[in-house]
Amino acid sequence: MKIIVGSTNRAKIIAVRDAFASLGIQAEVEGIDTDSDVSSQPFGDNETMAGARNRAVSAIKTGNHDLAIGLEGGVKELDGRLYICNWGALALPDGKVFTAGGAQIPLPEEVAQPVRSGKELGPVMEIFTSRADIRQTGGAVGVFTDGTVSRSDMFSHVVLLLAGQWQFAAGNHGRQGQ
Ligand SMILES: O=P(O)(O)OP(=O)(O)OP(=O)(O)OC[C@H]1O[C@@H](n2cnc3c(O)ncnc32)[C@H](O)[C@@H]1O
Ligand SMILES: [Mg+2]
Repeated sequence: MKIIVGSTNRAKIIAVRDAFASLGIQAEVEGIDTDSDVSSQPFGDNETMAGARNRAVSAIKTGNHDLAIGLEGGVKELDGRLYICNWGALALPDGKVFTAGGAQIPLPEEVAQPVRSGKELGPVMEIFTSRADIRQTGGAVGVFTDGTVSRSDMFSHVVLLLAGQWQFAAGNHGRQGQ
């Protein structure tokens, strides 16, 4: 099957490839830059989920794919801390959209402060780690879990939650209860 991802970020594309491969689904996965139609640093679950949905809906409109995946990283305030939050959406050519949330972990204050005052997490993480392009590799989640869960591992779990819902809706309940 043909899958389009609403991003050219490597971590997101690898996440989609890994998730479908682990389900035993043969997929040709391609990425395209789409507009998330939300801020480049989404704040809160609502805006982050909207970004994921907009990416998926926009990507499926390019035609010629069986499904589209949108993945979005954001931040949210919770219990006095700034958490990363992550959302995904799977869009079908018939207009159906499935959504799923991903991992959330708190950011250290040193990173949270500049993000609260308007900086994007990606560049702040590059300064914090002195490493370039962290958002395409392990990501903030990789750094603050000591490499235990990378950004693509984390998004891969979101994609499994999406693919599972899509299979359930299609009546393919072979894995139910496992
Ligand atoms: O090309 P796209 O798909 O936009 O990839 P992106 O890395 O910008 O991903 P998002 O737009 O979904 O992420 C929103 C913002 O949060 C940043 N971000 C989110 N999660 C991150 C992570 O784990 N590590 C570093 N930056 C992250 C990212 O750089 C953006 O500024
Ligand atoms: Mg972005």
